[in-house]
Amino acid sequence: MKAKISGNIVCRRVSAAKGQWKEVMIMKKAYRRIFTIVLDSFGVGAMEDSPQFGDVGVDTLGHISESVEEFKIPNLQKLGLANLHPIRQVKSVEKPLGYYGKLREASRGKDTMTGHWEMMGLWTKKAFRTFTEHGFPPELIQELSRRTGRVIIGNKSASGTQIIEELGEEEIATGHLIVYTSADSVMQICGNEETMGLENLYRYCEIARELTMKDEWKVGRVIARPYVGKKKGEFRRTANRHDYALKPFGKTVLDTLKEAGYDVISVGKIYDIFSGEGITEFQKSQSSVQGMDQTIELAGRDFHGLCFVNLVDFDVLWGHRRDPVGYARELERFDVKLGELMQVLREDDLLILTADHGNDPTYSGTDHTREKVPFLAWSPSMRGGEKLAESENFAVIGATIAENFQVEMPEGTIGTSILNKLK
Ligand SMILES: O=P(O)(O)O[C@H]1O[C@H](CO)[C@@H](O)[C@H]1O
Ligand SMILES: [Mn+2]
Ligand SMILES: [Mn+2]
Repeated sequence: MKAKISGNIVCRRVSAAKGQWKEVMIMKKAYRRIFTIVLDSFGVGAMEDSPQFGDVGVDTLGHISESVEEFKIPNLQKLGLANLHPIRQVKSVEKPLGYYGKLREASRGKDTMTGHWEMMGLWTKKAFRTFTEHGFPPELIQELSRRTGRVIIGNKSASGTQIIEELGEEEIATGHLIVYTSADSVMQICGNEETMGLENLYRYCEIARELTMKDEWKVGRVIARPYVGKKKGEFRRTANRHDYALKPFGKTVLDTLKEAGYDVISVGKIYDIFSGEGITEFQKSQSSVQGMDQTIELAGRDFHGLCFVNLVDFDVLWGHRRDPVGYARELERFDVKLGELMQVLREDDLLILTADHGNDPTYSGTDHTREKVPFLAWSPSMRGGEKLAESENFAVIGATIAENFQVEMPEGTIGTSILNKLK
């Protein structure tokens, strides 16, 4: 059966009597609102090329389920998550409510920006530079030190919570500046809120952002990492983290939606990830549960367009910290909120759940893992769903959104819409 869509009319070829085909026109109602929720780092198994990224046999969802006794995610189950990927404690369902499939990442990378940008059509062919092996080059460090007036310490690849344990007391005593990186293209700068002050930390990060705009030093993000506490064992990072990201390297679906007059509402980190480009309104979140509450509240409001949500706790609190039990509990909390959201969504709403990369909490190290991500789509207007073919990129999401709202995919972007598959 073939279908072409133009405007809201679907032209479908159906088989008629005597082996003939006839074309029928069906009115397809466009969704008025699309909620796209990114469960940050919720991978569903290794990509074929994962070993090239140092990731062998990684599987965020699978290994979480193997690490816990109980795992209650009834709403994700109803949407078909256990049909998509076997889960020890959760049975697959005979009639999933929604459509489910896996998305592969076309871009060279496994970081947040690459993943989200690809969802909205951008194919990152050349990976952002990383500084994992030797830290940042001495010339950059000297320049940062000169401009901030502080000695730089750390300058290596590290886990954010471990490095403040290691160097926090030194920073407080001497006023030195802790700089570290990871397998992502990031320069992270720590600052004790009580002794350095947030304003100073943000100022240093702005300087770092300026310096790292240079081609050979270009990092995807500079991140301010404020923390509180006076001594080892007491240090705790605060929610005043701030990301200074590069702007997307091309136009995304968010831009075309905004230009066409639709609402593009960001919840959580989306605004930072796109440097505000293509966003009409934003709300930051203190936690993933709060992010879901904000989304539920937005669902009670009338808007026309996209609500794009990032829930980062899965990644920051559990994935990077290699805590599969914590990750499972976060998924359970999410599932409760998902149930509440599903209750308030309307017939002409579409919900898409996905992820931006993996972060297998049982894998070695503390970095992201190169994985496929889930795609779950549901609307109260659907009468059951089915399995979708694996998609070769995340941009299927942006393309589907663009087609729904009848806006162009910007030039140079990738992605094929599957709107006509969602019935
Ligand atoms: O170990 P922490 O500081 O949480 O850092 C993690 O957070 C960064 C940004 O999400 C990642 O690049 C990873 O390094
Ligand atoms: Mn991420
Ligand atoms: Mn991360």
